[in-house]
Amino acid sequence: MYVVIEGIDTAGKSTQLELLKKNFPNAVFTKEPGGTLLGTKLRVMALGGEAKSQLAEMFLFLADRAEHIEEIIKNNKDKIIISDRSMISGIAYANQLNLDKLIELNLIATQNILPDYVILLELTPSELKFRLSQKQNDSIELRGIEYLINIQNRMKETIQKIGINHIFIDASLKIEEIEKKIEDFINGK
Ligand SMILES: Nc1ncnc2c1ncn2[C@@H]1O[C@H](COP(=O)(O)OP(=O)(O)OP(=O)(O)O)[C@@H](O)[C@H]1O
Ligand SMILES: Cc1cn([C@H]2C[C@H](O)[C@@H](COP(=O)(O)O)O2)c(=O)[nH]c1=O
Repeated sequence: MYVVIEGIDTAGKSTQLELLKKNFPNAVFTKEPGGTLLGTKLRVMALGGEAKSQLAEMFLFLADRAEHIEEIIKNNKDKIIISDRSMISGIAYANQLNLDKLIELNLIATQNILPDYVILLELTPSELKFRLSQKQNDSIELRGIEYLINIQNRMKETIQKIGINHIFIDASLKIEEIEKKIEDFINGK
């Protein structure tokens, strides 16, 4: 079972993943970008803001995704895999191409493998503004509130368009409330 936690920067993914590690001790935890050896190098390049071309940046993430599917997802298909981000981020953040083309490119990278379940943590603009103000921002976060809220809308649109089993959770709820909703969803309650 391949489960992904999605959400724009600061939505609370890492916070929930730490709790999931306690609640699902036998699961395989992974992430994009950077879940493989090659991916750690691609992550530094992609997030360092080195690429002048947005297309080049997108292909760095796609290369990371292709390696991640081959090395982590296919090799653990009999286990519960819980991933921090997935092709949903890949499609939503690469907003310079149309959705159909991006889905096609991402399905090439994933060898047509889709997540079984997607959990999207959804932020309001004001909560996003507050959370970004509390940390040092990387090159993508520096693009600002409007950019990231637009990405969040594209994430929702992508999940619905592909038709993956999903839950959208208000990221401003208490940490324990979100934890309970995620656990119930994964356990099919
Ligand atoms: N439910 C919550 N209510 C209030 N604050 C929260 C909640 N969940 C997480 N936070 C806080 O928001 C900040 C971002 O959380 P976290 O690092 O888990 O997000 P993230 O989605 O992993 O971010 P990124 O994608 O940027 O790595 C942290 O300071 C965290 O303590
Ligand atoms: C998978 C993926 C990610 N991104 C962006 C989203 C974030 O700004 C960073 C990843 O940082 P995190 O701390 O690991 O969440 O990269 C992207 O632009 N495209 C992608 O495909």
